Amino acid sequence: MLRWLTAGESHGPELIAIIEGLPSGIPVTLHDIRTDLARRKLGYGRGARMKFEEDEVTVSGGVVHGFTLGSPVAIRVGNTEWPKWTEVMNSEPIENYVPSAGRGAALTRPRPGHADLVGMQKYAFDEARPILERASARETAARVALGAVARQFLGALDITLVSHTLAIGPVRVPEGSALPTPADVDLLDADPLRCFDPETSALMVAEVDDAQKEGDTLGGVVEVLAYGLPPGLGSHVHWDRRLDSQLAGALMGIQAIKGVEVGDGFLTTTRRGSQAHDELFEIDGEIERSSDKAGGTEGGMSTGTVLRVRAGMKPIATIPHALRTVDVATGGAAAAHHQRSDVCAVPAAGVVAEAMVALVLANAVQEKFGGDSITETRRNLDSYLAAIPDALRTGSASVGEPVEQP
Ligand SMILES: Cc1cc2nc3c(=O)[nH]c(=O)nc-3n(C[C@H](O)[C@H](O)[C@H](O)COP(=O)(O)O)c2cc1C
Ligand SMILES: C=C(O[C@@H]1CC(C(=O)O)=C[C@@H](OP(=O)(O)O)[C@H]1O)C(=O)O
Repeated sequence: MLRWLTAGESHGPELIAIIEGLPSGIPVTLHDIRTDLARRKLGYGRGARMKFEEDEVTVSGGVVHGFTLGSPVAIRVGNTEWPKWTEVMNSEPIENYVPSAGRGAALTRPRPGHADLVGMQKYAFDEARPILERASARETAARVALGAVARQFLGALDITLVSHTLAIGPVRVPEGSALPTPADVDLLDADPLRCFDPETSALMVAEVDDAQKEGDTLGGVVEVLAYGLPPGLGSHVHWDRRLDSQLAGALMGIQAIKGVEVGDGFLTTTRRGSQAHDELFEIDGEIERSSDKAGGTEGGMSTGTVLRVRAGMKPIATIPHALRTVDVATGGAAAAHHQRSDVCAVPAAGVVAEAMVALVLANAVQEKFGGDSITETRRNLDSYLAAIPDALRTGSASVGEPVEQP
């Protein structure tokens, strides 16, 4: 089993991430981690902070000369904003500390849609700073760093991932459009919204511009695809062992994600049974599926076709055209606090979703195949695949490229 944790506040000195349970021999370099962190900062509509804050990455344990040791991998992501926050966010008591009017000012006008109010109630604070610091999606940098390591593990087993943006607000890629493969990552990262359909991307840019002009914000939908999975990750035998339940939990665990779909998801509910499922047929001695409406899982297990999961992000809650709230210092009506924020962070959420899917899949792989070295994991995977009887062997039909049916 993999275990992983993150720590650190948005304006603290650094984020810390640790993952335990990976085998030795996985190739991991700072470059791999930095590449994914840089991808997380992409996207049209992100706020000013993305432009000036750098992710300062160091690996503090678990990797030597570019390969994992099998010990916990520890990663530090420094916040370069820290020098401005040393007083407000210092871990040590400061004698006669009086919060300054600027950064230290009490945030008593909680933002509807953010963690401010309920966090203050639950953790007994009279202002929102101690809550928003950890609720902030700055923390997703730590997850993406761990996801980069998980991705290297999966890559060593020929399992690869890609994500793309399906919708920004009401602007959506037409149903049935071509799906990207991992070979398209550079193309996607070069697109302002990480959208695979150039025409829709242009409409999305216009939508972001319009929202920004109106002092408003946007949400959207991202999709993660994983190629090269073996059949049988996860299990039907217990709810918490289902791969789809683990994926849904992981994706819902990303800030602002309010809905998850596996495969065609809610669209499937509108179809009759005869149209809703992926039929099986035999070709050249292997079983193939006629389509991939299910998105690569059946009975909570990977089917061996391409995994396809979607996450829906609500619009950013910190809105220039500030929402109505109550000033908890006075009890009076007020406008929610707003200094700066993203207009739209959907492309970044796609990269975070990739990381979460990579972590879930890495755990499922390690649970099924084990291994203390990557060679042992690979051997276990290969012998499992080789032992599947001929009569049960499935082919490699992939999303978007259904095998020609006889
Ligand atoms: C990549 C990313 C960037 C985000 N940027 C902002 C932001 O700039 N301002 C904001 O209010 N919320 C932002 N959010 C969303 C908040 O973190 C989130 O709404 C908040 O923590 C409350 O959690 P909930 O929406 O799940 O209830 C972002 C989320 C993600 C995934
Ligand atoms: C810092 C990041 O995202 C932040 C997530 C976030 C929020 O409320 O979630 C609010 C913003 O921070 P601030 O209020 O300081 O401008 C974003 O910039 C990041 O993704 O690295």
